Amino acid sequence: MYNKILRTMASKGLLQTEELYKYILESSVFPREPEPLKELRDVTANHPRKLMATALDAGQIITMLLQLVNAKKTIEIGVFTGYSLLLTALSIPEDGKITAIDIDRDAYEIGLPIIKKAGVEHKINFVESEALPVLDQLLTDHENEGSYDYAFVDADKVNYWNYHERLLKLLKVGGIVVYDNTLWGGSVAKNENETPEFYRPGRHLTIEFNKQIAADSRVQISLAPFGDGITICKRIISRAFSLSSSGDGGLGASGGYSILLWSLDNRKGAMSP
Ligand SMILES: C[S@@+](CC[C@H](N)C(=O)[O-])C[C@H]1O[C@@H](n2cnc3c(N)ncnc32)[C@H](O)[C@@H]1O
Ligand SMILES: O=c1cc(-c2ccc(O)c(O)c2)oc2c(O)c(O)ccc12
Repeated sequence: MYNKILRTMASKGLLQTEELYKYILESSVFPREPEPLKELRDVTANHPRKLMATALDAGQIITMLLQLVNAKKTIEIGVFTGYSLLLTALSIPEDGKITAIDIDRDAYEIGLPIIKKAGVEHKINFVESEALPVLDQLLTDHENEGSYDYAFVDADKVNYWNYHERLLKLLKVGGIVVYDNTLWGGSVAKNENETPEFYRPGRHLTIEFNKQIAADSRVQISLAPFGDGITICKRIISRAFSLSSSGDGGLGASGGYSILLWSLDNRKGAMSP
């Protein structure tokens, strides 16, 4: 079942027609895909979960975002064999750095020879660990607060909001974090009983995360149907902490407090242009 779902996603993405997704890939993605990324896909081809790799059309827009924000100090959560990691390493400057976190070193070592051959290994600090403690460790050094240009999150969906709270402290105002799989195979727009059993936990987690992100006034957002859905978030205000458990857009008990703080943010000109 799992591989059937992944094969479906790989064959038609979210566009629900294989022909259209094939057109996008063949007309504008494959012709521009850097050779090292093609090679990394080839060495990943025999992995049983090869279809977990970041989708090529998502990779293409992510590459553009990295270059638009001139990303230099970055984080990746969820490396697998390194497709998104390699495209990040190819997109940042020679002295750019990526803290790349994954619990699975074996998968990373499948892509590592290609990363080395591409001459970008020096930009990568691979950390074999659960991601949360690594983010908490980074936050113990106040130099890291507000210093990251970009983060990419493509791992355990149950922790996306936990990652978000920490990444908003690590990202600079104007910095960007991209979350992968935020349309979860299109299941977020379907009833639970229309969703295959395997997909249901991810569907629920993703719907909740999307609600929280949409309510979070600390970020400007765009939920875009590239690959399996990516949510692009730009940190726009200096206040890094959330005002309520459901993000700070809600007008619950802290509603008045939210408005007060928001107006203070505004008055101080903390809103980025
Ligand atoms: C969808 S794959 C990442 C795909 C990758 N971005 C690429 O382009 O190939 C998800 C990865 O998240 C890792 N992962 C899952 N839970 C994690 C956690 N709590 N901390 C760190 N990594 C985790 C898995 O080991 C897996 O390699
Ligand atoms: O079915 C998938 C499952 C996962 C996934 C989620 C949490 C984890 O802890 C993990 O290790 C993998 O991620 C995917 C993905 O990122 C894709 O682009 C396409 C499909 C999937």
